[in-house]
Amino acid sequence: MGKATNGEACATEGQHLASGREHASARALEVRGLSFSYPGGRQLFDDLSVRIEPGERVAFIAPSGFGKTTLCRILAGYLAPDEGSVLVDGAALPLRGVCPVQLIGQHPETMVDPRMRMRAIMEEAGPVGDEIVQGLGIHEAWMSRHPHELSGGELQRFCIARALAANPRYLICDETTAMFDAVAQDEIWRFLVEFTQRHEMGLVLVSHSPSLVDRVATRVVKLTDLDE
Ligand SMILES: Nc1ncnc2c1ncn2[C@@H]1O[C@H](COP(=O)(O)OP(=O)(O)OP(=O)(O)O)[C@@H](O)[C@H]1O
Repeated sequence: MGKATNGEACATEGQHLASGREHASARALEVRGLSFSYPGGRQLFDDLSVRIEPGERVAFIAPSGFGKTTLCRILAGYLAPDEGSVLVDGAALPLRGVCPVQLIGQHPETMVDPRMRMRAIMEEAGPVGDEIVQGLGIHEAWMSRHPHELSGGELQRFCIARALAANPRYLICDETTAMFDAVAQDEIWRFLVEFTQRHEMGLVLVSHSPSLVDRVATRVVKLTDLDE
């Protein structure tokens, strides 16, 4: 996913993270009238609309294969809808500059350039404060390594740090902590909930763990109820 183009908006991972840290304060992340199917595939969404307010933590619930990951990728501008739009504070996702919607997926190895060292990867969007580094338990000794010299969980901590450093208005967490043990998962979510609350960031959560959803989400959206 890291280097893949992603449709009409926020066209590459680089553009997701490049330059500007400033966006107008967003009042909602919305998808309106979304229809989408992969080429040759069945229709995943037909006129789906959903809205996430700043500061909300919304869990998307649906059966496996329904399209949760696809919806996350559309919200973050990696895939363009066939019909409908994604709006942040009433405006389309920007074509250039930093994307106000940052996606942290389940497979961090697909989100990084394997030739880069971890500090450079983490700082793709700009400097990363000690609060984020410490809050995510990132060790100084990992900074000079390449991605293949870290565990999946260690690499994921860098991907989370990089997304937060982009100063997004909305964070999309698609099975972001599935590779962590219970203690590490708890540590990461404790930090993410506190950080997003303090920065009034909206958060979308996709997880197959009901206890995680219970703990983190302020609202649960059953996608099956929206897409009828
Ligand atoms: N790049 C792709 N090209 C074609 N079909 C795809 C592609 N990615 C996903 N699909 C299909 O789209 C459907 C939705 O996939 P998606 O990964 O969004 O579902 P999901 O709800 O996140 O599933 P899970 O809970 O199992 O992770 C699936 O049937 C899948 O096979």
